[in-house]
Amino acid sequence: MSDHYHDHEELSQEVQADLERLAECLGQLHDPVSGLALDKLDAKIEVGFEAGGVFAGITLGYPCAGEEAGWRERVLTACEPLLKGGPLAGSGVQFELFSDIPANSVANAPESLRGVKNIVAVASGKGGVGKSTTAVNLALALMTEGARVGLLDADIYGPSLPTMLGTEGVRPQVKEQKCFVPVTVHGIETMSLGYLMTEDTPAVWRGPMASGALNQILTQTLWCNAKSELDYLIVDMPPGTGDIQLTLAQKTTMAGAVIVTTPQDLALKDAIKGVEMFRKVSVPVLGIVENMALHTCSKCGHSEPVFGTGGGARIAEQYSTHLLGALPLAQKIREDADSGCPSVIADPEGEIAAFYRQIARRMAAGIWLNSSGDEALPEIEIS
Ligand SMILES: Nc1ncnc2c1ncn2[C@@H]1O[C@H](COP(=O)(O)OP(=O)(O)OP(=O)(O)O)[C@@H](O)[C@H]1O
Repeated sequence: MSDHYHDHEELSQEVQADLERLAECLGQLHDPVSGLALDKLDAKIEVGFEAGGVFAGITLGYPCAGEEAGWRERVLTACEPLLKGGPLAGSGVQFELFSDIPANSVANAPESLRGVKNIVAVASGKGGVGKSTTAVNLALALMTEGARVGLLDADIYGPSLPTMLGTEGVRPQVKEQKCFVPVTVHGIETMSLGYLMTEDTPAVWRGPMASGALNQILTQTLWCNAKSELDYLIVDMPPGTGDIQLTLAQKTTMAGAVIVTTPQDLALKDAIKGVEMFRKVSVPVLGIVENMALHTCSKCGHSEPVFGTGGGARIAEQYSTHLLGALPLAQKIREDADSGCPSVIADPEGEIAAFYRQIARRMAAGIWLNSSGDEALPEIEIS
C-alpha cells in the first residue's frame, strides 16, 4: 500500500506514545460495512503529528466514498480523549479515508483482462427479475464510491445495456483491426453485443453464434491499457444456468458472483440454481440482491410486498451468503433505466441511489474479506 504521509519532524517520545494510543483506538473502530473492527481487517491505519496538528488516515480494501462523513465523525470522536490533555492537547485533526482495492485476477487470464483486478458476475436463474438494471446501477454505484469500473453486457439473448446507458447506435472503435475500445459512458467503460448488432442482425446470431461473439468481446476488448487498470469488471450474465453461463464463469475466473432475484417462490428456486452453479465452479457467491421487494403506492404511500417477503434473506442464510440489499419495485427505477440514465446517475442523492451504493460497498467489502482473510491485522504507521 502506498504511504499517504511521511516523516517531517522528529517526534518527542510523549507524542509518539500518544500517537500509538491513538492508532490503537482507531484499530478498535468498526467498519460499518463488514461489521468488523479495523484491527481484525487488512486495513491500514496511519497517524502522525505535524505543524501542531494530528493527521489520521484509514485505508480500506473497497471503494467507500459514501462512508467518508461517518468515518470522519467516528475518528474525531475517538481522537477527542487524547486531545484533552498531554502533548497533543488542543491539536486539530486532519482525517482522510482511502481505498486500496486488492486484485483477484489470475496469471493465465487473456492479455486484455490482465489489468482487471476483479471480475464480478451479476446473474439470475430466471429472466426478467431486473438483473441488467441491477448490474448497470451496481457498476455505476461502484464508480461513484471511487472505483474504476467496466461493464460487460454478456446477455446474448437481449442485450439491454445500450438502452439503459443511452448508447444505442454507438459503435465501439476498433484498434489495430483486432481489439474493441470500450465505450465510456457516465464514467464507466462499457462493452455490449448490442453495440455490434444492427436491426438486421439475424435472430440466429443471437443464439449459438452470439456465444462465440461473446467470447470474442470478452477477450478482445481493451479493458485496460498501460496507464490504467480496472478495479472491477461487472459482467451482466445471460439469464439462466446453462452451458453458456457455466463456461463464462469458468473462463473468466471470477472474484465472485451476485445473484439477483425477486422474492416470489419461482424466482427463488431459480436463484438457488444460480448459487449452486457458481459453487460448482468455485466462484464465491458474494450475496443476493432482492429486487422488486416492496411496492410503495405513489398515491397513498402504502407499501406492499407484491412478490412475498424474506425470500432473499432465507436463501442467503441457507447457503451461508449475504443479503446484499433489497430494492423496491419503483416506477422511477424503470423510467431511469429506459431513459438511458440509471437511477444512480439520474438522482445521485436519492434513496434508490443510496440502496445501490450500499449494495456496491457490501459486495466490494466481501471481495476484500475473501482476498485477505478476516483475521489479517492492520498495518499501522506512525510518523
Ligand atoms: N426495482 C425495479 N422496479 C421497477 N422496475 C424494475 C426494477 N428492476 C427492473 N425493473 C424493470 O423491469 C424490466 C426488466 O428488467 P431487466 O431488463 O433489468 O431484467 P433482466 O433480469 O435483466 O431481464 P432479462 O432476463 O430479459 O435480461 C425493465 O423494464 C426494468 O426497467
